Amino acid sequence: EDERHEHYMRLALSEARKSPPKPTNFCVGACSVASGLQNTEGDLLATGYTLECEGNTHAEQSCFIKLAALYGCKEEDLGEHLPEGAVLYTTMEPCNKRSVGNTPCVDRILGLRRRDGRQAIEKVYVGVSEPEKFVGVNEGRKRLEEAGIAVVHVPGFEEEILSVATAGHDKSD
Ligand SMILES: Nc1nc(=O)c(N)c(NC[C@H](O)[C@H](O)[C@H](O)COP(=O)(O)O)[nH]1
Ligand SMILES: [Zn+2]
Repeated sequence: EDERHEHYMRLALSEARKSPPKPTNFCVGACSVASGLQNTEGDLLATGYTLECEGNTHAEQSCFIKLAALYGCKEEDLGEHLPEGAVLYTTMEPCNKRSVGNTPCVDRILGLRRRDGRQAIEKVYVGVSEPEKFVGVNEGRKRLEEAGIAVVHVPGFEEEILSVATAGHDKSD
């Protein structure tokens, strides 16, 4: 079980490395996986990294944009198309506050619901909490858990994740 989470967190980290470093955000990687299947690999559905898709996109957001393309639906209807047991791995916990005009990823995740109202993303696996550099304390975890979405920390990658995430920041920051 743990080695599967490590496998996907490592994949998310490899995606984060592709993100162009910037001083105004973090380089993050994410991947969505269908975990309802019995085999150990599960099914990789999509990956994403910060700024991968057009605009000021977050890793999780890029993942959802690519999933919507995969299923030929609008991002807001994605919840009806994701397979049972869909989960999200992200190197940094989903944001709960963004610069003006951008929907936080916690709201994007909460918006993914099945026809019967259940959350389509059942669990979010995170490598690190969000450092308080840009938006102070990230209250997103609580909102996800209140909606019944488990937020699970995958330990062991913190240092690598943070060094990739802050590649665009001045060392003195
Ligand atoms: N989970 C997560 N995935 C990302 O892809 C990403 N870039 C962040 N970063 C969080 C950070 O707080 C915001 O990136 C800055 O606050 C700038 O906010 P904008 O992105 O410009 O809205 N967090
Ligand atoms: Zn975000």
